[in-house]
Amino acid sequence: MTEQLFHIAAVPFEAALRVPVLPAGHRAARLHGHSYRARVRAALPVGWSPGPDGFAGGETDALVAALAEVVAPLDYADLNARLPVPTDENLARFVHAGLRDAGVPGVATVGLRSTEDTGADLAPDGHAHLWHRFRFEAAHQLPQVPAGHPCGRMHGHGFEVILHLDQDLAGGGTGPADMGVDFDAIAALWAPLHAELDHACLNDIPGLENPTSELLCRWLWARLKPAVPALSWVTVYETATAGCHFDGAHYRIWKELRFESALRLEQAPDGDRRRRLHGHSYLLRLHLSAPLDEVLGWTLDYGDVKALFKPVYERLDHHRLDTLTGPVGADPAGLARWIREQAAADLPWLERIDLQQTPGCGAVLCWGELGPALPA
Ligand SMILES: Nc1nc2c(c(=O)[nH]1)N=C([C@H](O)[C@H](O)COP(=O)(O)OP(=O)(O)OP(=O)(O)O)CN2
Repeated sequence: MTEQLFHIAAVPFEAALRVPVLPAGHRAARLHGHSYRARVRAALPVGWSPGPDGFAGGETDALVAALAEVVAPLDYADLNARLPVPTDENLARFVHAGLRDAGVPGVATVGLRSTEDTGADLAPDGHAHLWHRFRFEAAHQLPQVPAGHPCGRMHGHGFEVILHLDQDLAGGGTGPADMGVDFDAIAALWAPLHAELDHACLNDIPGLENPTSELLCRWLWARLKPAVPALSWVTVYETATAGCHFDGAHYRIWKELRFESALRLEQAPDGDRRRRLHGHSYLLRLHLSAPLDEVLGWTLDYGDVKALFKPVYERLDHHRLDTLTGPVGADPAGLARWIREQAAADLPWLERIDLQQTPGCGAVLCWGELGPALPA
């Protein structure tokens, strides 16, 4: 598959609202507030900027600036004064229209997150990806791992699950729908599963005798999909840094790593702070796709992914990135390409790299299926 590069940006805002289309008595019909986060994923031409100061490598910051400008009128505002029905879906449309008016090219999705655990991402064709995150605390042990593997011992996790729903909200001539499935309806679907999984030992649950992330995703999919045709992915975070997505056919896992590094962007215009030596706390998410090993119950061991990536990681962490990649490659897109090249031989299952230089802002390099976005 051909390589796709997206720049990503995320900007927070605080706002008050009422959602008048909800049934009488619904708590969100009352005046309330959220700490929102808007995000955008865009395939930008090299050097794109909303102003005259664009340069190769400055695209992520340019996208952040454009998004911040669009979102500014929503910050500390009464959203109903701007939008009669300020659902996440309509706010995402508002941001989408603002980015279009600002001339941001290549916008692929615009996302709006009203809480830590709920949000909507919209594609330009009106397709909505709604997501809701849940948590449960459980014990497990992986009975098939090789002797001595730590996951063979009884241990536990604060698991997180994201249910993703894909809905066509374009309206087919009747005008776009204000909202997709109510997040409360998704929570109601989750409630019986939570009762079964929370404070349990997963190995004792029929069907979860080998409770890897992959098999837990598959188990959840089988339980939910018949009742929820719009379900598009189930995501399980086994730890804060690793997890799996399943769409009924394909398993995709990811492993996150953080590194602390310095850089200088020499190609930035005179006087630009990015010409100075500076640094970031990076978040790197490696996405891999491989068939399920039916005996082990996983695709690839998260621990193996980390170990195989270690030689590349050691060249990134606590180093100066522009001396590693060359000055033009030290921006998020250049770094993601460098990482792809360096990791290809040892991690042939790698198919997407997310690299964030600040929370939610950076680049996504993808040469397989894009898969669902994780909360920014
Ligand atoms: N593909 C899978 N790999 C692994 C699974 C799994 O379900 N699917 N499970 C485990 C273990 O249960 C383990 O607890 C979690 O793995 P890992 O990310 O290696 O754990 P750490 O948090 O200790 O990782 P660090 O990044 O080193 O802190 C193993 N693999």
